[in-house]
Amino acid sequence: MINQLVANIRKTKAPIVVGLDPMLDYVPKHVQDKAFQEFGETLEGAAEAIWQFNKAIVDGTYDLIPAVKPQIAMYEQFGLPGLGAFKKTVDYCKEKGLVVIGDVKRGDIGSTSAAYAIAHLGHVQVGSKSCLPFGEDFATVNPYLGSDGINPFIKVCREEKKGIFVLVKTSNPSSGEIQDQPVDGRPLYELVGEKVAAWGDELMGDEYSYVGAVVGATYPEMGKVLRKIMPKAYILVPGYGAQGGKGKDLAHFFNEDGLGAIVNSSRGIIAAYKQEKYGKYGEEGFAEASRAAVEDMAADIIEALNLR
Ligand SMILES: O=c1ccn([C@@H]2O[C@H](COP(=O)(O)O)[C@@H](O)[C@H]2O)c(=O)[nH]1
Repeated sequence: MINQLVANIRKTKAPIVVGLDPMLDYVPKHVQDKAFQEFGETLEGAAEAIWQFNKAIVDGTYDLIPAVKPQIAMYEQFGLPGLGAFKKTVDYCKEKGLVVIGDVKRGDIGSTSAAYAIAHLGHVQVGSKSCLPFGEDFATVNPYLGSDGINPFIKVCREEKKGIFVLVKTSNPSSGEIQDQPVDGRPLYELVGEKVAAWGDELMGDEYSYVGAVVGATYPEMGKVLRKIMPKAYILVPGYGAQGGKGKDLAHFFNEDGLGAIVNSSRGIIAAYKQEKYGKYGEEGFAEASRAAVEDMAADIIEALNLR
């Protein structure tokens, strides 16, 4: 899948990920009304609304982008129907040729991590049948439990040719409370970056490793250091747009080959129609507004790469 991700990025010339984080508040009223007429103001109604919203955004953007990143929390809040919408979204995006990064942030003791890895990247054996649970291409993984939590994911990645993005330096304001703490005189995120590089050496694709890293756009200097520590790791970069990250901050997350990083924006794309800049599209044109926001984001990042 890392090879597919690189191929999709080369084809679209857009190292970006659309984050499918559908809060009900972002779903235009006409989409909500239709879903509620059919299913009532229920979890099923909410799940239908977010699925229809996602489908329209994917239809409006899939030819411009290499990948999507559905954030599972946004679906889990609607219980089992919400998880159904997550699965429908994953399947639909894959039908459209997109690489799907499940932002699930899993990781536990070994036996439990093994089940998480199967749930999101693998197949589960049911009697004589091998069944596909959620079927994403990549999953985000929390490294706090160390190799016990990561190795089961690496095993499934090897079997299924899937990948992971390990949280190294997250984009949120308080990430430094733990991730920046010095260990032997160096910040913890650097040590985690070294672990990612070592885990990744065991599982290489053609150019990049199946083991990538999450590093926030909001910490560009740290991104520069981490790029050097993990030269073969793809970096998934959240924090662009709504959290303040800009294209000009991101050039050092990329390698000299123009590859090596993929930048996520969720609210900035899926709720673009609410921004003044894209106001002309109105609620009815929400998917066109998302398309315009994708085009602007891709241009912003390509410009930053060309300027360095
Ligand atoms: O360090 C991290 C890791 C993950 N995220 C996730 O990315 C998106 C960001 O959404 P925006 O609307 O573009 O801010 C969201 O799903 C987060 O859970 C992150 O922001 N930072």
